Order: sequence, then structure tokens, then C-alpha cells
Amino acid sequence: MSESTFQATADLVDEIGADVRSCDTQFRQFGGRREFSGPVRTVRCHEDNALLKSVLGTPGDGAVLVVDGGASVHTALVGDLIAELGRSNGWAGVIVHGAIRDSAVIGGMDFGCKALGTNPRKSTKTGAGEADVDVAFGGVTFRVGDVVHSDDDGIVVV
Ligand SMILES: O=C([O-])CC(=O)C(=O)O
Repeated sequence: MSESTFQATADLVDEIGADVRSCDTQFRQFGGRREFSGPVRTVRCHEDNALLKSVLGTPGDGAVLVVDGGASVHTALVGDLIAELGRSNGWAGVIVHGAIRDSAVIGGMDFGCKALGTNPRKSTKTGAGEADVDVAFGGVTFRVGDVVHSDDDGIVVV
């Protein structure tokens, strides 16, 4: 979604009220696109990024890929090549419950990217994991069919 039509997470909270699904996890902003939103797609994986790479290699149609890496920051699940793959395939961004690398390059890309932190160590590439399953962290469950909004204040799922 373009920034002009982006709805700020704080405004969404004011609109939705006490039942709002606002993620408590304190992510860091890494992408050059700091405000992004779109339909939720998911991957769950542990220190292995072949599955998320193959998903980001398919048309994103403006979706946000929510990656539950189990909060491991031992290896990077996304680097500049994978981020560029997602951007060029029409994904709005990624939210990585885990680590990324190449953060300086990703910061210059028109692509949303939040993660817990960074680690230059590579992930394995076996393809282990699951796609489009419900994933949960920060008190929020992310389901395919939800829409996620992310900005400097946080992440709200509608
Ligand atoms: O290949 C990887 O594991 C991640 C990476 O460095 C990239 O996306 O550029």
C-alpha cells in the first residue's frame, strides 16, 4: 500500500478500541519503507530460510510475509538478495520474528522489513518449515486472511 493511503497503527488502535490486536513484540525497523501493510501470508521455520525464499519468489500481490523464526537470532533468515526478491515480486514487506543481515542495504530498499535484530551468520537451506500456518508472537496470532499494518509505533492486525 502506498504511504498516502496508509493508516497509522495508532489511528487503528483508536478506531478499534480495547480489542485491538496490537503486537507486543518490540521489533526493529530495517526496511527503507517504514510504513507498510497488506494481507498476511506466513512461514514458520527455524534457522532455515529456503522455504521463505521460495515463497518470496512467487507473486506477492501486496502481501506481507510474517516469518516466525521462533525468536532465534542465531542466523539471518533474510538478507538483501531475499529482500530484493520479495520487493521485485510485489511483496509489501516482511516481519521476521528472528534475525536478518545486510541491514544497511535493506535500509535503502523500498521494502518493509522488521526483525528482532541482525546476525551475519547464514541460515541453512533445507526447506524445513511450514507455509501459511497460523503463527503467534507478541500476544497476536497472524492468520492468512488477516491484514497487517506496520509503522514506527508497532504492528496491528485486523
Ligand atoms: O542467502 C541467504 O541466506 C540470505 C542472504 O544472504 C540474502 O538474502 O542475501
